[in-house]
Amino acid sequence: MSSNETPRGPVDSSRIPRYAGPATFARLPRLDEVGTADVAVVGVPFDSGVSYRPGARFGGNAIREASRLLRPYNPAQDASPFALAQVADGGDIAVNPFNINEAVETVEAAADELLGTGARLMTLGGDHTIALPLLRSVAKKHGPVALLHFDAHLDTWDTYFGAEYTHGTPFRRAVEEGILDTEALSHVGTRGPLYGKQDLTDDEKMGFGIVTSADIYRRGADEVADQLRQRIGDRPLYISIDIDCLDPAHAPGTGTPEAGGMTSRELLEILRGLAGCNLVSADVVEVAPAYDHAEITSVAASHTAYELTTIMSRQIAAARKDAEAK
Ligand SMILES: N=C(N)NCCCC(=O)O
Ligand SMILES: [Zn+2]
Ligand SMILES: [Zn+2]
Repeated sequence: MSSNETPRGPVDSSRIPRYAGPATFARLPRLDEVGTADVAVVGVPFDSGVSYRPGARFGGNAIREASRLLRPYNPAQDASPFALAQVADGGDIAVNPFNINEAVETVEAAADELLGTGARLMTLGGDHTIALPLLRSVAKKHGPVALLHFDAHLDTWDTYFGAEYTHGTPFRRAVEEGILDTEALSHVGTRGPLYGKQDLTDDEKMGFGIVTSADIYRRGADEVADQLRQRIGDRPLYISIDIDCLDPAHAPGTGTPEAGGMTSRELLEILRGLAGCNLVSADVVEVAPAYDHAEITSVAASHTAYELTTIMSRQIAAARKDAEAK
């Protein structure tokens, strides 16, 4: 059962300074303070799957710290996400940093448990490896899901050094496992050098469409969002956001930066244009704070998670209203 309690919402920043106390996402209550939530925000401190700079294990907490400045009303979506639904911070999923297979299993089991309570998941931090167990868990509940994958990279490569579970391979594994709805898969923000042209051929065979970073620049966020929304329809949707979808100027704190990316404004606008989609869970990954400056990356990531949470809360509230009317 998801939460029927009145949403608790964030700590009042006019009474308790927003920089005081331990950080939860957006200063929301902890999950153990409210029992159950409609949206559970969880961190995954894991970066053993990276191919270049490490550090995304610290991403979740950096995003929480940067999220202290978020405010309760989201004018861009005309909604107060934390009043429409119970959103709470479920803390971190503690995973084994020395055994990737075990870490993947732990994330899946923890996600099963949270989704089993009726919550949707807003996952923060970690490297992109964790999208695979999160998608497995979501697909157990909803069947194969539509996927919007915001990233500079395809992440549909096969193996690295023989390893199947890495941050460059989660979506190939997910396609192989049949947990994605291959009618509605898109990469958004793709750019940068590849290993060969075959990378694109393989990716297309798996069913992915690509909206490159240059497409977004040329066509604009609204048109791109419209196109994506049409492709998704009312399918259950998972959004996975690798913060390196942003240009390094907008997100320097990440492990595999690529020049020529979208701005944080473009990303936020595309997400706002996806309001109304049946967003069942989402992640924001690859925030590596050691390479960040002045919290540029974690601020962008916190606003990204805020827009995603707003989409979920609005939908939860609308579904509740529909159910009451019946
Ligand atoms: N940042 C993510 N998720 N993947 C990048 C993999 C790029 C590479 O090692 O070639
Ligand atoms: Zn990436
Ligand atoms: Zn990625």
